[in-house]
Amino acid sequence: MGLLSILKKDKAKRRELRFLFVGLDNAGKTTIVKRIAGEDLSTVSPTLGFNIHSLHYKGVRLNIWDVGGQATLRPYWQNYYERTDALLWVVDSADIERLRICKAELHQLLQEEKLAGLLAGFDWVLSDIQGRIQLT
Ligand SMILES: Nc1nc2c(ncn2[C@@H]2O[C@H](COP(=O)(O)OP(=O)(O)OP(=O)(O)O)[C@@H](O)[C@H]2O)c(=O)[nH]1
Ligand SMILES: [Mg+2]
Repeated sequence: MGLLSILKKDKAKRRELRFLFVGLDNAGKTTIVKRIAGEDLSTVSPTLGFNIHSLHYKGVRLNIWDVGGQATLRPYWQNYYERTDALLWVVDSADIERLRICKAELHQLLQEEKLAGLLAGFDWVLSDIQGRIQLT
């Protein structure tokens, strides 16, 4: 069952859902969100604050929040947790050197009380690159 189906079942009367994309800088968050929104991918650049995309899918208005992942911006992630229905943690599977940092940041995020009971998803990107982490 897809994330949206689970959320729709859980919040049957809701017509509006808020998704939050987080993860380290350069992970591919903006690329994924722009692809979902059908936007041009040639203009992707590091996110210095946040971008919001609103789109309709199967009768639901999806508000997708894409926040910057640079180290200086990570302390601000907590400002986006409230009223979020689903959190998507994006991992660059070719960035093996920063996997430890990625794990530490994810652990810290999962301690957040504001995220208790929230649905979380993971997305591994840059899977087209050689030397990436292999998922079995
Ligand atoms: N080869 C390859 N490159 C990708 C893929 N996804 C994203 N990129 C590239 O990776 C770089 C970073 O992508 P972004 O989408 O800006 O990453 P981000 O997570 O939004 O980064 P911040 O905004 O800094 O947090 C860009 O140059 C993208 O073109 C992918 O699946 N494969
Ligand atoms: Mg970005």
